[in-house]
Amino acid sequence: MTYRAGWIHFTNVAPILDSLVLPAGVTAITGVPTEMNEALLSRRVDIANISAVEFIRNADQLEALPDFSVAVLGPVYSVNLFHTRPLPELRRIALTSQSAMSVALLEVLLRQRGLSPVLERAEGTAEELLAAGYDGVLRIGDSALREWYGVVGPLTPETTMTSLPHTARAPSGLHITVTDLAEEWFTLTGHPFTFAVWAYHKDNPPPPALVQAMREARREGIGHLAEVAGRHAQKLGLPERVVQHYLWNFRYHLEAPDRLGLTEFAAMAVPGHAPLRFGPRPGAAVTTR
Ligand SMILES: C=C(O[C@@H]1C=C(C(=O)O)C=C[C@H]1O)C(=O)O
Repeated sequence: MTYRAGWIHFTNVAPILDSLVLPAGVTAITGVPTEMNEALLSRRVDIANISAVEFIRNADQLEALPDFSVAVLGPVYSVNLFHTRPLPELRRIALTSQSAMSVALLEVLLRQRGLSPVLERAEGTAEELLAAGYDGVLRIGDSALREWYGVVGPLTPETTMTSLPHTARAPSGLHITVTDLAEEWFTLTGHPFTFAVWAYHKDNPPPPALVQAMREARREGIGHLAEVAGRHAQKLGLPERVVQHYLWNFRYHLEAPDRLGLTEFAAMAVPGHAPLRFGPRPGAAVTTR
């Protein structure tokens, strides 16, 4: 029988997916987070890297691989609230329909500050939506990374990703502030933020050969990060330095601090959720080439 995988194929997963050789009997489709969340929950796929909040909401049915995550400690650069007034004055925020996780994170962060702007789904670039009358726009993934750089870039020999400003005059003439939600989470909690986990239904775990292939692909990707970044910088139309820093910054192993961030977020966003369950840890055996 075929085992079906569903991959969110944003650049941040390239260090795992680019070198992945699917074992015999495994097929894969790709899509944006909300599509993969739905595909897993409706069992159109058997495993997917999904928005961590959907894993939490469906913890009674799902289990996650114990050592795979898309997480960061501090800024992520691609989960951004673009806004034209200070956060406490925001009245209407446009949300992306691609994301479940960033919406849940934004809701937690707004609640912590006692803010309750209107949140509504709307498509378009941040600049288009801000020009159309929204005072905040939430965007994720590759386009959010590009739009962030379009507002606060360019990098010069004297600057680094972390020294770029948060507010700048965009090409449209609007003064835009970019609030990085993972950085806000870090300020609030001091923990990493875990955006995605690799989840499957408890009764249908992945074949060990697939998990082994994923671990090998990740080792290959992280071991050749400059090459991965170089390829994707071209596709994204961004400087290699930007994509290298962006990828190097991710935490892909769901380590103890990433789980702590995940459980802390779960308690805030989905009170009363079922216990989070993870598959067996990889054995001590290390493969060498
Ligand atoms: C950091 C990101 O993580 C992704 C964001 C997700 C979401 O917002 O639902 C889901 C999976 C992650 O891989 C990003 O794509 O910018």
